[in-house]
Amino acid sequence: MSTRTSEAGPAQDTGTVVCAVRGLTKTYPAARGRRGAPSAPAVRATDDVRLDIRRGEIFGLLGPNGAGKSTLVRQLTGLLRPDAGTVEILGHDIVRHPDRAARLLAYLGQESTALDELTVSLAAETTGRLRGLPLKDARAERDAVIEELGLGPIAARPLKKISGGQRRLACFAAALVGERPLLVLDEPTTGMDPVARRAVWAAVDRRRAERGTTVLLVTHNVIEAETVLDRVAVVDRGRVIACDTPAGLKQQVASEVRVELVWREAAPTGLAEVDALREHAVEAGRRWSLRLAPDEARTAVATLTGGPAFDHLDDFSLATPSLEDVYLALGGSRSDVKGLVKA
Ligand SMILES: Nc1ncnc2c1ncn2[C@@H]1O[C@H](COP(=O)(O)OP(=O)(O)OP(=O)(O)O)[C@@H](O)[C@H]1O
Repeated sequence: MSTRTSEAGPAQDTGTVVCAVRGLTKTYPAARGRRGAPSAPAVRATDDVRLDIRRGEIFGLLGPNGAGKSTLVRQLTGLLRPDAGTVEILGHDIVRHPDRAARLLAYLGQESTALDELTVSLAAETTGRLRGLPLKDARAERDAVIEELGLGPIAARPLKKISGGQRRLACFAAALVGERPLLVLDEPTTGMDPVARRAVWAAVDRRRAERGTTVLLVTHNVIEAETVLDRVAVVDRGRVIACDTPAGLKQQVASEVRVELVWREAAPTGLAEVDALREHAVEAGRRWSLRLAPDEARTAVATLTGGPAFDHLDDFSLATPSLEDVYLALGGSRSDVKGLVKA
């Protein structure tokens, strides 16, 4: 699944907002330390968060440990009451009526011990029954999802007796039974091998394409985020510090290209084109690293490879910024990113 196909996904309807969040704020109170243990200060885990997630979109929350992603998701899913702000999912006020969330969304949290005693097959069937499916339908959906995710060989085994990655996939399977229009997935592919990951993203994409399912995904994995997400909100210290498509974020934050030059021996200083680059270069032995605007990088490489400097070059590379570069840049200079919030 590529970002491009995701962005142009047929089921994505830019007009319909499935989940609207306004001013969402939550402070965990300070805890007094007992018996000489240090006390913990109050933590503002979400701070005036505003988001609009649209129908058929795969929307990501990206941010470092402790940024407030899980707290935000737990408020969206009706599991945690915010101090202030509103959450509206498909027209329902989830802060006032948290009980309605279960009918509107499927939530796969980080911990899923509740199903541990059940077999893979029974976990899927039970979830369907809890969501109100008649037995026959719950079983039919169970069988379909087990087949779809390749869980057949372990379907009869209890969750507590399969591997971590298999358990994650089984819980994901259960979350899909008794379809909901919004899927909220907190780090769904943690611990999974590439085959299982691919099965998860294929299942997500299929539901989005066929049914317009909307997906809210919490992730640390910037590389995965880059390939599967339509839009991403970068969360840091409880605030959304940037929100855009992965491509848009990359464009806005890291408009430079990294040029790496490795000389055969010493750099051929004295050549005008080499001397001109030297002032931008970070030198480490035979290696020069430069951050240049795309046009400058293209010109530099063309000049170096088309002239006498070429004979002195051992290797060179041009790298476009990744979402990881953006993520690091955002985390490193919070004051630079205020203008990035688009949603
Ligand atoms: N029950 C709690 N009581 C007090 N503080 C909490 C509680 N849960 C989380 N926090 C604090 O709130 C902040 C946000 O935590 P949260 O779990 O939402 O972050 P996260 O982005 O999901 O992190 P991770 O990526 O590690 O899962 C952190 O500083 C955390 O220590």
